Amino acid sequence: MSRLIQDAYTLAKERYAGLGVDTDQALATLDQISLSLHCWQGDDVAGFENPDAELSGGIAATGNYSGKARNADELRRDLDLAYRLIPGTHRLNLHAIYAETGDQKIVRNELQPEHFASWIDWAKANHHGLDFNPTCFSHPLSASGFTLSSPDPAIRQFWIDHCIGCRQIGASFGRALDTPCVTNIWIPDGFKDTPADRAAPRRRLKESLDQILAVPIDRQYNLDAVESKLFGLGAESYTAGSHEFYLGYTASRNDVLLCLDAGHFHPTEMISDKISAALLFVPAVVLHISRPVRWDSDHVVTLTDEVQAILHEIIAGGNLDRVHIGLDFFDASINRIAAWVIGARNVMRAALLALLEPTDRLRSFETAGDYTARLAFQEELKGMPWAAVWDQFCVQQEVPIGIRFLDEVKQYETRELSKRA
Ligand SMILES: C[C@H](O)[C@H](O)[C@@H](O)C(=O)CO
Ligand SMILES: [Mn+2]
Repeated sequence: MSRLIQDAYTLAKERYAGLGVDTDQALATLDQISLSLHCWQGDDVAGFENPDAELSGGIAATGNYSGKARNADELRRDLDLAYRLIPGTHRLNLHAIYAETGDQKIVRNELQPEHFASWIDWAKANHHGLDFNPTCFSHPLSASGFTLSSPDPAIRQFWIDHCIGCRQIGASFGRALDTPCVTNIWIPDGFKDTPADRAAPRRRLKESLDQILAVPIDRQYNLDAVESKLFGLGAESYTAGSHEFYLGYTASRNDVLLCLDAGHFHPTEMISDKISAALLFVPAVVLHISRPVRWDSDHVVTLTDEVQAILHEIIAGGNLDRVHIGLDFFDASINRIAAWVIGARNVMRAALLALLEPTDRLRSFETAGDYTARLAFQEELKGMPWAAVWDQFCVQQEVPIGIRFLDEVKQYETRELSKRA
């Protein structure tokens, strides 16, 4: 088999060389790309604070596939397998509800770095950077539907303190792992029906963010990000943290990253077209790559035109150092480890497709006004033997080639997941 892979790669390399593309260089660059895998795919966004509590905040994980992680050790074991099946070295994106507090109940605004000590040890041992998120949902103080934009000052203060604490926890990750942690704030705040006052919650949200970010934290260790959303379940008519709100907020400050979630816009509105615009005005962009399907923003990532376009914007645009690529989906109807692996491998495959593009050539057609040649080449590229280059990457990275990753997932399911109640 490896002989066949090698032969196919040699032929592919020759074909791409004919277009002026160096496949070895493409693979070397692909090796440098690190995705931030979201921990919450592993347990349907339950966390360990109160795993039986209902998921709130206008998000939902549907399905009841067996074997979800019930504690941090199981989640880490599941992640270990996922990382072994995804080529490259990748990060983990944690949420505050994944703190390990033993028998103690720690309220969210009192969480400390020590409650994530095992995550840090594990990340260090396995060369994963860590990213982080305050959890502003699934909590009695978010039950009104409002957190940082709440009209109740006590509720607002609770979430402000939680977000400040999370930034400090993020900085502790960055210090321990020698790679800055992106701490991303997403809040569910919104109205089911038409608001009488659209401005007041946004004014309060701005004030809350200003207070959260007024606490100085070294950007060498922690980078702040904010994530918009068009609507959520039960917040269909209005969200305080809309795209325009956060685009304006991040552009006006220049020290906060803009998080674009592919599932948080109108169904035909694509984030791929927002990256080049946003990067002219904000220091960096964080992506939550997801797949929206009708009302749901969080299906497993497939190799869609949009995912290819997103990676194209990052790579052909020369923006790899200013875009933090994260994943965000939660599917409880299929094997959760396979969900991670399928989604992450697809993002890496889209990255490879972008790396195998003769960008300079396409741009010179465009500059010359030769849109015919541009289109002809773009379409021709779709039939190039990129899958042979991908297989070679998997060989180099010592991960299963093709569908073989599924055998390992199935074996693990029999050995481990099937024993979970
Ligand atoms: C669980 C996450 O905070 C969540 O997915 C957020 O990033 C989001 O996208 C909410 O719709
Ligand atoms: Mn998201």
